[in-house]
Amino acid sequence: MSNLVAVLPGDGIGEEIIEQAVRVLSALKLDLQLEKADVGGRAYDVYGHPLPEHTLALAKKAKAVLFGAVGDWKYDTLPREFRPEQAILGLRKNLGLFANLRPAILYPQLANASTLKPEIVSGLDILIVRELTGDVYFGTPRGNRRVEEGPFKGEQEGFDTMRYAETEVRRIAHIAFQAAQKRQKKLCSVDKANVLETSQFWRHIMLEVAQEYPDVTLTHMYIDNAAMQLVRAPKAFDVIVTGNLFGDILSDEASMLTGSIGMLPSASLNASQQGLYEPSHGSAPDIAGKNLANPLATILSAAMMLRFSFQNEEAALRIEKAVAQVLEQGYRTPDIYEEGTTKVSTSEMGDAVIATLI
Ligand SMILES: NC(=O)c1ccc[n+]([C@@H]2O[C@H](COP(=O)([O-])OP(=O)(O)OC[C@H]3O[C@@H](n4cnc5c(N)ncnc54)[C@H](O)[C@@H]3O)[C@@H](O)[C@H]2O)c1
Ligand SMILES: CC(C)[C@H](C(=O)O)[C@@H](O)C(=O)O
Ligand SMILES: [Mg+2]
Repeated sequence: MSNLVAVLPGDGIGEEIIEQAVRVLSALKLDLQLEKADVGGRAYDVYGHPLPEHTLALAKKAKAVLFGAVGDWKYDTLPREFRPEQAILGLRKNLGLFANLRPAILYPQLANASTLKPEIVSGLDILIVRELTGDVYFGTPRGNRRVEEGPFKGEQEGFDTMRYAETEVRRIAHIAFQAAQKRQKKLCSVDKANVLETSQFWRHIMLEVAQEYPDVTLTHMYIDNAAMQLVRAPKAFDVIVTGNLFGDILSDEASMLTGSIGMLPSASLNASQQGLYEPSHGSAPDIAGKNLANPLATILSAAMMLRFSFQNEEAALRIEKAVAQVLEQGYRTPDIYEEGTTKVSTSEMGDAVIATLI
């Protein structure tokens, strides 16, 4: 259905932050049909599975999915296939959401909220393009087995497989080059080609695709160096393209450049404009249910949804401007609070964004 949005709050702070994003969308009075369903630990409790059939069916028929977060420590001992995190992985895989865009933008008002010196981060605007349906996350074989030879013969071992097929690298490369074309035309591909076969192959394909984008400058960096450069001189980056695992780690690192992980939105797109939109952070069980979480990453994810899945640039910009304005007005959830600003709760931050919108 062309205006259907599947709303999946999930666990922990999921419900609180999604509520604010839904209120913001409602305030815009758009022609959207929002339908809610259970996912994650909460769905496991009720239906015995973190991604029940009806939730997956809803997500598949929707134009977009607005996702909160999944996971809680109480599910840590479940078999892997029943862990709440399998819900988000299952949605990504089933919907073919291979392109994860995680923009890390420092709002000028938050220059002091970052743990880095203001001069290092002020004006920061980078985009991490993370491949989302391949790599060691989904590679097979994986599991547990008896070691057959070598010094650990006879012991049990756990193992995963890191792998990328050509199509997987090629299509994320195109997304990243095209994103760079619309920005500063600088693309840094992050890998571990000094050690890993998978990365050597990744680099080879990146170089091939680069020939189709002569206007974009492609560089390569090893993941360990990239992790260091990202805190040393983050503004040297424009677009970063990387695999699933490295992208997961780098995007959490990048979030701290923006002041808080509560500020980093994300869009996960497939080849047919369908998208899942979620904050880059998790379910934050340590602050769940306390009205403390920063809802801005989720509200900004809703803006990305309007831009990418509904081609409504105007509404997306309205939300983004409202967020900038509430920060200008001095409203801060505890994670970005500093002296001289006004500390607000999750719902009060939602109120402030809505008040600014209308
Ligand atoms: N996409 C997802 O659903 C997703 C993403 C990451 C982690 N997780 C899951 O979430 C659970 C908790 O993981 P974690 O603690 O490693 O990571 P996390 O991102 O949930 O939390 C890390 C830290 O950041 C804080 N934080 C996160 N979001 C915040 C927000 N909006 N406002 C203020 N502070 C915020 C938390 O309080 C915590 O101190 C785990 O079960 C993990 O698997 C889910
Ligand atoms: C919850 C987990 C499976 C997920 C990931 O590793 O991709 C999360 O960390 C993220 O960044 O969205
Ligand atoms: Mg992560």
